[in-house]
Amino acid sequence: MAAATHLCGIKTPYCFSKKALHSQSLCSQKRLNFDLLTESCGTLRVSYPNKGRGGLRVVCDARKNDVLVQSEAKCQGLEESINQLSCVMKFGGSSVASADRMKEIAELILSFPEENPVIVLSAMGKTTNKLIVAGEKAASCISDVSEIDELSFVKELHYRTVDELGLDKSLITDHLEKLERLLNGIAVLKDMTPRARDYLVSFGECMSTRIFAAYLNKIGVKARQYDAFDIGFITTDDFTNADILEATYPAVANKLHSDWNNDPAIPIVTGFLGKGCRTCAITTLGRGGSDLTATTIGKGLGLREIQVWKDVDGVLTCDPNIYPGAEPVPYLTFDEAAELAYFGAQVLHPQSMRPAREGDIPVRVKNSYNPNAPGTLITKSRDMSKAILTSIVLKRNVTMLDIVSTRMLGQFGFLAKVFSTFEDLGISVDVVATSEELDNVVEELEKIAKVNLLQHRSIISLIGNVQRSSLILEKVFHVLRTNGVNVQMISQGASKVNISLIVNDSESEKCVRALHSAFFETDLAVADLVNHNGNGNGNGI
Ligand SMILES: Nc1ncnc2c1ncn2[C@@H]1O[C@H](COP(=O)(O)OP(=O)(O)O)[C@@H](O)[C@H]1O
Ligand SMILES: N[C@@H](CC(=O)OP(=O)(O)O)C(=O)O
Repeated sequence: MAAATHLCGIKTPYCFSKKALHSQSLCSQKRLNFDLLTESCGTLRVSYPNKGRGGLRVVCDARKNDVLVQSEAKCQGLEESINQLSCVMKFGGSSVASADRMKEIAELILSFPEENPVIVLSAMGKTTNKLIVAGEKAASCISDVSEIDELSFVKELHYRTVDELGLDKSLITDHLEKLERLLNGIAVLKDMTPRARDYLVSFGECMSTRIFAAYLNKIGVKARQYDAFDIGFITTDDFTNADILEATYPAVANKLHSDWNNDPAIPIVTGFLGKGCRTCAITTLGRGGSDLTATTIGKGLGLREIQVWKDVDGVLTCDPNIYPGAEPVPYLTFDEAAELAYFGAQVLHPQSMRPAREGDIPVRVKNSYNPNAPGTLITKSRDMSKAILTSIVLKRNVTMLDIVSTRMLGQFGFLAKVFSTFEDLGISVDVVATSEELDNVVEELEKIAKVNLLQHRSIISLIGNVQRSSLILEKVFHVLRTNGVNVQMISQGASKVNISLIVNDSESEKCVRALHSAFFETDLAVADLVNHNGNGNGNGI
């Protein structure tokens, strides 16, 4: 294969012959001086002199005498691609829940020697929840915060982890002391403001990243810890649910690139955290926000891939807590994943797909407990020809407002007034509002309409190929009728990937299980595919 002419704009996987790789003409043409080090087990390692760790991994195909280059540079040319930061790997709370888990994660990272990853970590499992409860207890009527069980849990977990990893306690002592002082402050004020809550939970990510970076350094892998709020993660000042501002992308890219170029060390970045643009205080990106940190870094640095490592084999056909037999979904589009996350699938942060979609960077959802499982690959587009239903998502405890105009049917501007009421009160129509907010909405809307407030409802979202909506709905209604469930509202989004149904909370889990069985498990599901696609391959469901 004529490789040399294609070197600029190289795309993976890229093939060129072993002979060509050896040939001086290829190397000199691109001013590269490959130093072929070892050739074993079909993997030929190539180092790129003068640029430190890493290099280009090439895999030889002995049969074809070809070499598959597994590094990617979109347009910069091969030289620049070789040693730049290559991907993001985000590990969630369950992946870093203990010293043993941190050791496994370190091994996992090292099992990709061809990658120069940016690592994003969440707080150690359970830490965020414990910190929130500790704050709530401090704000109630505790006189001595050192008696709060959740504080003791957090201290014990982190000291034990440091100890088991053979690290120095001093690594986290300052943070744990500050944490206790903060809880004392909350106890004095008898109030935990959203701002104090964000500062409180930030201790989780600040400590997990320090511990992990220190462990990597201890085992001889150069790593550098970063607090996201110090490297350019600029957000709105919406504490507990802040939005990332555009200025974040260049700021984070500059900081991480320049540190890497000056002195390469694996960056270990706190997930979930940012800095408010006006207050300069620590903010958080909403629960599960480390996914968003990872995709923001992926876009900002223009990386090859974003990996989010979880405790499940990828995005599943439904929540495994509702139905343990849920299966991994091999491929999703950004639109499908965004819709799934927005409508409540805990596996991805609702906003996390936006940067990945904007930067067109593939996201891979993998299982850190089972790294060999293929996981889910999320990209801009996929073959939808066989797709019917991809995943079923449940959002519980939703309030439905039934609004009927008191004036003549079709009265001009009625809907505009309804939505401006929500806008004025700052309520997102798809998000569950607190009852206090709802009282205000109802009071306002009753000036122009008859309002019926229906609580304890669930949204079941069917993510899939809405081009096949008749087929999907035919089956849905058959299943629900068989189970004696009445659908109270149905909506088909313009997004073409989602059909939503509203049912009572009390019936919702039963519905999800029945729908899952009908679409993903039974012979009927396969028979439908055979009828509609002319083959029985279940992959497309
Ligand atoms: N459709 C789904 N696919 C996969 N996991 C799901 C789904 N719906 C809910 N979950 C839950 O999401 C969890 C993973 O998300 P999360 O706990 O936020 O991961 P992490 O903390 O590792 O980032 C799973 O353990 C699973 O219980
Ligand atoms: N620790 C934060 C942020 C986060 O993303 O966590 P996880 O990746 O474990 O869902 C939370 O619990 O919300």
